[in-house]
Amino acid sequence: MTLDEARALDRTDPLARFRDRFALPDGVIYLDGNSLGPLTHASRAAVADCTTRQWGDRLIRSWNEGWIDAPQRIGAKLAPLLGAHPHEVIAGDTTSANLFKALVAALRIDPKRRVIVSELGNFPTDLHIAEGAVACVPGAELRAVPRAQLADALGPDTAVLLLTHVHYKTAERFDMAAWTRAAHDAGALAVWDLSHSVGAVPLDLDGANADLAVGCTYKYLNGGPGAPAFLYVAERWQERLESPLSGWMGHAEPFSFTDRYQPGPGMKRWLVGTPPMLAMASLEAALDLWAEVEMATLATKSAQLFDILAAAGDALGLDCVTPRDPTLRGSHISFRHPHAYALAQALIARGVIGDFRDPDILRLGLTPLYLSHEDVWRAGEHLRGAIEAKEWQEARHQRRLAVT
Ligand SMILES: Cc1ncc(COP(=O)(O)O)c(C=O)c1O
Ligand SMILES: Nc1c(O)cccc1C(=O)C[C@H](N)C(=O)O
Repeated sequence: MTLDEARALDRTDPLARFRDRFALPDGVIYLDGNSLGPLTHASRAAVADCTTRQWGDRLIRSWNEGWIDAPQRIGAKLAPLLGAHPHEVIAGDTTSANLFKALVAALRIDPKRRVIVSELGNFPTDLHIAEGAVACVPGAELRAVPRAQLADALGPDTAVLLLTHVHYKTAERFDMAAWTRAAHDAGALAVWDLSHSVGAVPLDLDGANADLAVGCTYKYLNGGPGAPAFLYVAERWQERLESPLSGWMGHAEPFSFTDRYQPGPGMKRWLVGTPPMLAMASLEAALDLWAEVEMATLATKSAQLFDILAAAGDALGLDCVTPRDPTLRGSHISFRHPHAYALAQALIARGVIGDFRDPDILRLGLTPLYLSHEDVWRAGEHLRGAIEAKEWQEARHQRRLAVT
């Protein structure tokens, strides 16, 4: 693709108008929205309002003026992006904590089923949390296997199939409906981690008949650093499962201050403690923009952006580890390179912010709401420049500690 062709695509881009909603710094091409989404003007204003007016002026009265319902209200705003009903989603805690709740609850359904099946090489927290969950349930175990062995790992002892829908390194995407069916055929529940999927690809949890799901909101949804995560529990499970973290906010009547725990109705029982309102305010404001976004349009542009960088990588002979078929991937592209860390640093020095994932992955996020085709074309040119000049050899780009 030429620069003129990229600019021609930008002239007819139905998503181009969203770029102005973001407070991106000049001189940066941001290809890391799959790790930390950028600040929106709406979030900045919402946090200022939450701080100055709601906290500063209204003080504790704010709990009755919209704060206490924020987890449910934000959950309802997330629901269309997940293909869920508004009452099936709640915002709060972290993805890790929500996953713990989901896994322990699912492990406790049937004492004959005590195994969590998951994928080796899954995002570390998923496996770490699964280890922690099985340690809390007598007789439970984690069976983590390579992707090719997942189907064989399911059996009469399986309580849960835990999968990350879009892989954080390669962007490979599981067929949610097919794998949920495979879990159900084995008599197990399907629990999905949608951290690299929500806001990146169209989702249909209800259509896939999924059981539970969790995910981050600080990536493609731009909720802010450490923004509250979400938890989805299909309606049919809501009254049958119990959260192992029985905190007072999940109580049926938190303000009755009773000694005995009694789980709240529906998604309320999955709450634990006090919602972090500054973070909730940032997330809620960032989500409002999504009501205007057509996911099919987003997917089309994501594929166009992918093709630009894939072509740049092909011309350089790079090893692209992300599937070429758009239905089989999320919205980032990853290249394997022996000097991936230094190459990522060289690109950052050129103003192209992507990231590195151990041991040899250069990962570039493709976020259609604020990246133009020209941005991505220019990123491809920087990639070429950095590789042709062997900038990865420069001492200043060599690996030190504290990598994100
Ligand atoms: C697949 C996946 N799950 C979970 C997380 C993180 O969860 P938490 O918000 O608990 O840090 C990430 C990224 O950090 C992720 O990529
Ligand atoms: N959550 C992160 C953090 O607190 C610091 C640095 C990076 C992250 C990430 O989100 C990493 C991300 N999940 C990944 O896919 O690699």
